[in-house]
Amino acid sequence: MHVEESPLKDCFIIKPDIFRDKRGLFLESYHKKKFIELTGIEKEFVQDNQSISKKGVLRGLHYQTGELAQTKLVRAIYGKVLDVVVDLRPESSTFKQSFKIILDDENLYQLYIPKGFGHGFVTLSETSVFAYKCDEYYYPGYEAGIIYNDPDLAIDWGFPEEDMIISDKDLKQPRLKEVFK
Ligand SMILES: Cc1cn([C@H]2C[C@H](O)[C@@H](COP(=O)(O)OP(=O)(O)O[C@H]3O[C@@H](C)C(=O)[C@@H](O)[C@H]3O)O2)c(=O)[nH]c1=O
Repeated sequence: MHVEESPLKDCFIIKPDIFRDKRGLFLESYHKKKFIELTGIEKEFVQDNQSISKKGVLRGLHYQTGELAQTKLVRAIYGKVLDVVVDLRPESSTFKQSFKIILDDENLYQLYIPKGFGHGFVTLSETSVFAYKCDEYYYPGYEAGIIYNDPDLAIDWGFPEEDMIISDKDLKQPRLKEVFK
């Protein structure tokens, strides 16, 4: 397993050691001690989530506000997604910048997303199974989001917009400039 920096401050990619043989493959998806050694970050992850999405499903861009902000360690365990993060920390040198990466069941990369980032992904394969660890519980009253197609972010989701499947909640998310005035 090794760690690669992303262009966004405090956000990094974890590339696991994958042991392939005639049966399939094996990897350690989380190893607390190695994670701390490699990153210097000691986290207690308290909630594991899993979602299954059809092709074209876009979830995001989401975050939890204030003291209930979540650090996330995300991966696609089946299928392929384009994962997108946006630094929403006004004090950060990469504030308002976005980063995107393919996460799939071939590379099996994980993305470490610090607190204060918006996060979303679109499923590029027929189906995806997406799994992630969070260091804070889900609090519905503290959910927040930014609209996925905000012109100020101009994210190329790599998928035709007319074929996207998006929740009513996510279609009504505000623009970045409405949230950070
Ligand atoms: C996120 C979440 C949702 N739910 C419920 C609320 C709702 O009824 C149902 C679906 O919720 P959502 O539509 O918000 O699910 P989804 O759009 O998949 O939300 C997720 O999107 C990705 C991009 C993230 O980064 C996550 O943190 C999370 O916000 O599941 C929980 O019970 N616990 C949770 O932790």
